[in-house]
Order: sequence, then C-alpha cells, then structure tokens
Amino acid sequence: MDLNKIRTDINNVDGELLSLLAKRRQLTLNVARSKEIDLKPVRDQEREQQLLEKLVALGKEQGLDAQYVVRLFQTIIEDSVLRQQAWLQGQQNTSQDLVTVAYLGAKGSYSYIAAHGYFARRDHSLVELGCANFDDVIQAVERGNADYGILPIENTSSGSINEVYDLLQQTHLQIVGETTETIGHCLLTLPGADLSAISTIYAHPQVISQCSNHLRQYHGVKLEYCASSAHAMAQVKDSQDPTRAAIASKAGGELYGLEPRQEKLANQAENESRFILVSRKAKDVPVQVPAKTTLIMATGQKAGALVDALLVLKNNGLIMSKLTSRPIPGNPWEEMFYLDIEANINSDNMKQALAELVPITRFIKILGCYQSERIMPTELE
Ligand SMILES: C=C(O[C@@H]1C=C(C(=O)O)C=C[C@H]1O)C(=O)O
Repeated sequence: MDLNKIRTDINNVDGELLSLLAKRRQLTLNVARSKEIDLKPVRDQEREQQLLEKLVALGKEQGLDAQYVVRLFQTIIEDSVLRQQAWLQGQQNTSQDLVTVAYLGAKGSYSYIAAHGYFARRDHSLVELGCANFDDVIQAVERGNADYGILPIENTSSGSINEVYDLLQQTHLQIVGETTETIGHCLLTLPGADLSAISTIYAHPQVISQCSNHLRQYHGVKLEYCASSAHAMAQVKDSQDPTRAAIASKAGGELYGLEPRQEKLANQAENESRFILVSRKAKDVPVQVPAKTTLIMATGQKAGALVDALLVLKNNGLIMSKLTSRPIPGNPWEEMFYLDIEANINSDNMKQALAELVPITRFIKILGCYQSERIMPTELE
C-alpha cells in the first residue's frame, strides 16, 4: 500500500466531485432561467423530497448511510436555491460588476467574512472598505463612498445588536439583503504559544458576550475590548507576544498567521449571526423568491395600540418572524417597534396592511424589502 499513491487517487476523486458540483450548479441556473419565464417559485420542496428519497436509496446500494447522503445534499441544495435566488434578483435589478462594501474592522473580521459569503453568490468583484465602527459603515454608504454596508443585526448567543437597531432609526438607507453566517469563535495565538501563559485576551465586546460562559474559566486573565475582531487579531500578531490571544474566526486567524487553539467557544453550540446589507436605493425582490419586509413603527402610548397593529398583520394573513423594540431618542419611555414580516412589499396583502397601519400608528417607516436567505433544509419524511 503506497500512501502517496492512495492520496493522489483521493485528490483525483475530489477533483472530479468538484467538477460535478460545478456542473450541477450550472444546471440549476438553467432551472432559474426557466422559472424566470414562468414565474414559478425557486423553492420546490416536493422535488427536493423526491430527490432525497432517490439519493438515499442509491447511496444505500453503494454503502453510504442515509444521514450522510441527506446532510450532503441539503448543503448542495441550499447553495443551489441561494444561487438561483441571487441570479433572479440580479436579473430584476441593474447590477454592477464592481461593488464597494463597507464593513466593520479589517480583513478577517466577521463582517468581512459575511460580505465575502454574500457576494460570492452574486458574481461581483468586491472593493473592501474597512470601517472603525457601525456608524462609519452607515456613513460610508450614505456619502456614496460605498455601494453597500454590511451590519450584524442579531446573534443566536447574544441576541439583538442594539447599536445597529438604533442606527437604523436614523438612516435613509434601505435594507436590500441579509445573510446568516456560522460564527465559530476560536482562541487564536501565535504559533506554538504556551496556553497556560496567556495573560491577555483581545476580542470585540459582542464576541465577549457570546463567549461569556467559556471566558469565566480564565482567572487572572485580562480581557481587552477591541473595536473589531480584526483589531483583536492584529493586537496579537503585531505584538508578537506569545502571552496574548485573540478570539476570532479560524478563517480570520489564517489571514493573520494565528493558530486556533480552542474552538467553538460560543455559549450556543449553533452560534450564528444574521447580517443585513444596506444601500442607498431599494431593490425589487422577484415574486419567485421568498421576501422579508422590515419596518419600524411607533404606536404612541395608548392601551392596546401594539395589539391593534399586530391584528392588522394577522387579518391580512401576514407572518411576523421577529418583533423587537428599542427606546426612541428624546422620547423617554416610548418604544420604537421593529418588525420582520415574511412578505414582499409589493404583494397585495402587504400593501393592504400598510394602508391600515398608517392611520393607527404615530410613525411608520419601511426599512427595506429583501430576499430572505434563511433556507430551512428539507428533511426526509
Ligand atoms: C433546481 C431546482 O430548484 C431548487 C433546487 C433544487 C436542487 O438543487 O436540486 C431542487 C428543487 C428546488 O427547491 C429545481 O426546481 O429543480
């Protein structure tokens, strides 16, 4: 048995797998073209169900277990659905090849990785504009220095990112997209550093809050808050001090020559962040694509006013996937409500609901309508 020879054979098989995946992706884009013409929804879960059943049976014949086959194809189908949606949206809106994206931090920050994930599905070339804080991200887009800004809005471990919600109250920018990224926090050090000698850990405050359970075990270790995860990694790299560590992603660590020493540090095993994309101009969401509309409203302090507003949604058959509230600057004790509604702003029931909401709210503003990128995998029945 020649190990090198076997590995070469494996490499060849992996190469073939990749070519087949690329070929499959191309075919699914042809499906999107046909859906563009007959206005069929992108997602067809009945077809996915049939596909999975067939593949599980085929896999069984070749000794591949059902769970493995299902997991693999859920990932492949997710990519195919997101690509088709992105393609259709690109068809409906004039899209440029080169886009500038403002994000928090520098190369390797979580926002940087999310921006690359989002635009990888859209065949755009990216010009990156790293910013010092969330406000600068918004301003870069408002002033026209960037086409898009990417901002984290909520996280499965730490909840809503209030600072971003508050900025959305003030800006005229529109939310034009969303993307969810798995946030795998790692403890990163210089290569070979002695873990027991770590005296300072650098991280963004959001990251510290998401890893609070893990961080409790470090007694006598100083926590230094940083403006972004990229700054945290730069602190370790630039100092070349082996007693310093950063919490950031594995992919980010690679860009800074840092080694992951401990992984999965977040409080929730499934640590995910949802990011939104903001732009100066709203974008149309094609009818074939699941859409989300985000709006903010203030109802005034009348008893039952929020209930009345929510009843409007219910009576129009609208599903609300998120409701959150934030104080209104200058209006103590009054709250601004943020609602995510599973509907296209151009749909009849959304238009009707808005018409009914305007007279019963003190203030209402659409923050944006965008394609919903959360793909719930089809399970084998
Ligand atoms: C490719 C299609 O679009 C979607 C993606 C599928 C896939 O990747 O196999 C299957 C069904 C649809 O949810 C299709 O409709 O055939």
